[in-house]
Amino acid sequence: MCGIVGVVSNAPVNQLIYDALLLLQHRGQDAAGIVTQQERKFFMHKAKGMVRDVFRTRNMRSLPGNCGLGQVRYPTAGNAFSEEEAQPFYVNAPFGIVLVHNGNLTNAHALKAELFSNDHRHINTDSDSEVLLNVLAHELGETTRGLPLLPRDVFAAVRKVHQRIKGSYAVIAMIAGHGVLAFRDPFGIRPLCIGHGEGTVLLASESVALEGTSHKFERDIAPGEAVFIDLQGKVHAQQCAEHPVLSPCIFEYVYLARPDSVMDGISVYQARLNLGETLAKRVISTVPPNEIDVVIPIPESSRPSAAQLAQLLGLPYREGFVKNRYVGRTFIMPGQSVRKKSVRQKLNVIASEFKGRNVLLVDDSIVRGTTSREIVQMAREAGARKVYMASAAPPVRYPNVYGIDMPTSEELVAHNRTVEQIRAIIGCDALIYQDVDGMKKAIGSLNPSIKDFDASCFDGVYVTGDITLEDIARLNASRVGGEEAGEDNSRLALPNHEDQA
Ligand SMILES: O=P(O)(O)OC[C@H]1O[C@H](OP(=O)(O)OP(=O)(O)O)[C@H](O)[C@@H]1O
Ligand SMILES: NC(=O)CC[C@H](N)C(=O)O
Ligand SMILES: [Mg+2]
Repeated sequence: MCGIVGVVSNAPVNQLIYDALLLLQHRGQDAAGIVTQQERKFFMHKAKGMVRDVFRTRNMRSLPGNCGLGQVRYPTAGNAFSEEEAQPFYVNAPFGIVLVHNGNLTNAHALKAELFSNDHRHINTDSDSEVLLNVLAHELGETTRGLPLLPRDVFAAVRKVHQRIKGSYAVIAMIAGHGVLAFRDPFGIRPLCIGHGEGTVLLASESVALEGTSHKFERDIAPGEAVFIDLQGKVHAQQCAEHPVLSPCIFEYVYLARPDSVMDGISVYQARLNLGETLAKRVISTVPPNEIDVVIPIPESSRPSAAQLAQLLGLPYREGFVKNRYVGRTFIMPGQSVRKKSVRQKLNVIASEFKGRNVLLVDDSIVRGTTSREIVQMAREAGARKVYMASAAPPVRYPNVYGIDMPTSEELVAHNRTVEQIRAIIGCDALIYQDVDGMKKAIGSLNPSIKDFDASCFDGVYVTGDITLEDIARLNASRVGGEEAGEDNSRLALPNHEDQA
């Protein structure tokens, strides 16, 4: 996942984009970038690092103009170490286009070859987002019938783009001298919403970026829909996909998004409370509540679920781990050794909450098991008698190809393992997982118009319907950086529903 922002205003936008990116920082901590436009000229600054470190006052001063884009990156394709792959991306023709992307194209490899041989376009990085920009640029060039560029030409180009690209994409692009274009893939896998402020139209990955900058949330962009905001701030919108079906990524609600965001009509916070409620029922059937002294969340994301679970079981809810707020999110850090080291740097115990007690630790999800393993050990070292562990999400068993950094099955602690085997690895006395149906109902009940979610990392069902073992291997092989890069693709395994414990 990444965080993206786009804005058209009647006043300078550099500070607004910066503020919105800070509010989306939890979606990507690897690189950040802003581009603005003044009199058809683009001004861009992007680099590796967090927003606060990438933009100094001098960089902000050289970002003039009343419209622009921003991105915080969490790499899922290409080179995690490359500054070149920080976004936005730029092409000079037609018109001059810059683009930011959240998601992952599953056919980037084939498109790259096609762009070279058929469209005679050069791609200079390993990023799928650069491929996406060039497909858009090519189709815009083909559909444009003269100047000025009209919204209908832009929408015709997006229709073509939908036909060529596969995977997940929430995109915001700026076309020099014309305006800002946004579109979402036909399944709406990654989020995107629009809102208004005084003289300003703002697009962002999450509603928190609108609210936090004093903008009024208006609506989510529909799956397959494109929105074009001209330089006068007029919004044009059109459905550009043939068969749009909203199937948003369920992991956004479990972990990725901020709890104060509302996405596709579902409050992330309420979703996490509901997950805690259904998890409580599963805990009762495994460990009698009278054998648990206290419920302790693993900060940050698990807090709402843990609090709700404790209340339902009539158990005390206590803080047993203190988070160092200056350490980033460990799951989204590239490279396993960095993640491991970060757990103890990030979380420290309050020993008195553990001494002589049977504790139930609650996390939102267990991915590689790095956090749970360390945490269980820390609880024991602090004197806990029994350490039970509960996860508000089901076992993460399959690679994600839609923009979350879980490229191989092998690195997932739950892949091809029973719950008992996972428990033994984590080292806890009992392990309780949510089940897939329970998770879908807990979240889906908050917006019954959503018929299904992309829950591929839990159930191995890929909503775009076209993912093969070769695709997964190729996506993984195309990644450079982090320790995942050197992994042996032969260890990948296709979804096998029999391995569910
Ligand atoms: O099984 P693992 O591979 O260790 O990953 C799972 C952990 O990573 C995430 O926390 P993170 O530290 O990223 O962010 P948070 O502070 O929002 O919980 C998540 O909330 C789990 O605690
Ligand atoms: N997580 C994302 O959305 C990543 C966007 C894009 N695939 C990149 O790697 O830069
Ligand atoms: Mg966590």
